Amino acid sequence: MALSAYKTDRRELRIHENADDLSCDLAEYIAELSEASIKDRGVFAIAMSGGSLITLMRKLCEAPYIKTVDFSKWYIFWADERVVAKSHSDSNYKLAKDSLFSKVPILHSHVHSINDTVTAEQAAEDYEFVIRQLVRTRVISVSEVNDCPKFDLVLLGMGPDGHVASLFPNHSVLNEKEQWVTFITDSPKPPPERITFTFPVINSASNVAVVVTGGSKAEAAHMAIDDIGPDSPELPARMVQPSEGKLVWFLDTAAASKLEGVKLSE
Ligand SMILES: O=C(O)[C@H](O)[C@@H](O)[C@H](O)[C@H](O)COP(=O)(O)O
Repeated sequence: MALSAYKTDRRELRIHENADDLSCDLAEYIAELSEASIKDRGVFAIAMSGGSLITLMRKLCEAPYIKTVDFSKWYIFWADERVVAKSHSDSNYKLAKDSLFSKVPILHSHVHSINDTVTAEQAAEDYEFVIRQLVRTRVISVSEVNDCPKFDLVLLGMGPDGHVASLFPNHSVLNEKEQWVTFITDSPKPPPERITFTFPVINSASNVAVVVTGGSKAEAAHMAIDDIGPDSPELPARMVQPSEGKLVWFLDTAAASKLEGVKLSE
């Protein structure tokens, strides 16, 4: 289905000619993981970012997925969220609710949005507390390597500067090892206050997908994916390296245009 697909044991690149093809493949990928996880654990714990990723997930609301996916077993989390009211147009929760959750039979009690009535610091603390409770009850499984939550799937977008979730280049939170969820108040991408999963949590997931479209992200995709040697900068997207799980990059041809060794003309 992908125009080009490159696969190693732990990492896969799926490159598509356009956003529509990418959307179809993304829906198929998520539906397959959902089925496998529900069969294995009875639930599907999925964490997502904001931005264009949410629009690219739109095919999940259509046939066949609207009928074949057991959305009642889904538990939804945010890999990062802007600290604004849930009704605000900047809210990742609002974006996902308006374009996805209001259209599929997800249970309201399974949707874990942040506390939007407190400071960013408190919201991060509260969110980590919620995740700890759900790890205890095994809604989210746990990594045997580091006791971190092991989400069935973490879905990320990437900015032109190579940020993922709300983990921006050169920020001290890139090296956070203890906390599962942290906060920033100086995001270079507005709005400034955000909470975000830390790398130990992202990299403990069973599956991580990074979904990237557009030529403005081609250079960052090259820096994140290609083997650029030991002097490579500490690019957040390059730090997405699941310790045991699988990583899939979904790219359109524009975003993949600077990747080495990728032939896009066939
Ligand atoms: O809330 C956010 O801003 C995000 O979660 C952020 O990490 C986003 O996913 C990327 O900036 C890509 O966004 P676009 O795909 O819209 O460019």
